[in-house]
Amino acid sequence: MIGIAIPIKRLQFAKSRLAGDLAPAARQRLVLTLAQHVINAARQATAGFTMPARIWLVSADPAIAALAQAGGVEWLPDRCEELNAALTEARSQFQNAGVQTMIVLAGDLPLVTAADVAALYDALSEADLALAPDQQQRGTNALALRLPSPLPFLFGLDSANRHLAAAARLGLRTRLIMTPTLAFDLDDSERLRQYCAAEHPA
Ligand SMILES: Nc1nc2c(ncn2[C@@H]2O[C@H](COP(=O)(O)OP(=O)(O)OP(=O)(O)O)[C@@H](O)[C@H]2O)c(=O)[nH]1
Ligand SMILES: C=C(OP(=O)(O)O)C(=O)O
Repeated sequence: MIGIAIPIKRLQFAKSRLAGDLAPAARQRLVLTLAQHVINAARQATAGFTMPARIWLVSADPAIAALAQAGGVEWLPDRCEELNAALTEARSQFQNAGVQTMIVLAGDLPLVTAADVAALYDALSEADLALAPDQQQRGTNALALRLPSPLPFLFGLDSANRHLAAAARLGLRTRLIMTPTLAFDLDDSERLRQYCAAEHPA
C-alpha cells in the first residue's frame, strides 16, 4: 500500500514568513487553499495507481481534520508539533497500517500535479529515496521512501542537501525529481508575488 502524508502546521502558526504580506485571516485562507490543491493532486494521482493508496493530512489543527473529512482523505493527529518528529511518528503509524511506500508532500505546493506525485512513486523502482528540492535546491518539497527506511527526516534549513547526505551515508540510492510544478513552494514574499501574479488572488 502507498501512504501519502501531507503535513500542515496549525493554521495560527502557518506561513509565518508571510506575516508582513498577509493578515492572519488571509494567511489561514491561503494555507487552506494550498492544502486543498495538494489534496486534489494526491487524490488524482492515487486514482491512477494500481496499488491501494491512502492519503493523510498530518496536523494538530482540528480545522485540518475537518478539511480532511470534507476532502475525502484521512487525518493523522500531529502530537509533536515539530515537523520531523511528526513525520517520524507518522511513518511508524504508516508501517503499522501496512504502508510499504511513504510519500511526503508539503502542504504548500500550489502548482503540484498528479504527474509529480506519480513521478515520486515511479522513481522508487530504481531508488530508495526520491526527493524533490525547492526552486533554490535548498528545501525539500516532497520525498518518497520505501518502508521501512532508516532515513531520518531532516526538514528545516538546507534540508535537501541534508537528506541527500544522510541517504548517502546510509548507502541509499537516491533520485532527484525536479519539475517546475513540484519545485514551487509558497514560502516567502517573492513567491507570494509570483503566485498572485499568476492570477491566484491570495
Ligand atoms: N504537521 C506539521 N506540519 C508542519 C510543521 N511545520 C511545518 N509544517 C508543514 O510542512 C510544510 C512545509 O513547511 P513550511 O514551508 O516551513 O511552512 P510553514 O511552516 O507554514 O511556513 P513558516 O511558518 O513561514 O515557516 C507546510 O505544509 C507546513 O504547514 C509541524 O510542526 N507540524
Ligand atoms: C521545512 C521545509 O520547508 P521550507 O524550506 O519551505 O521551510 C524544508 O524544505 O525542509
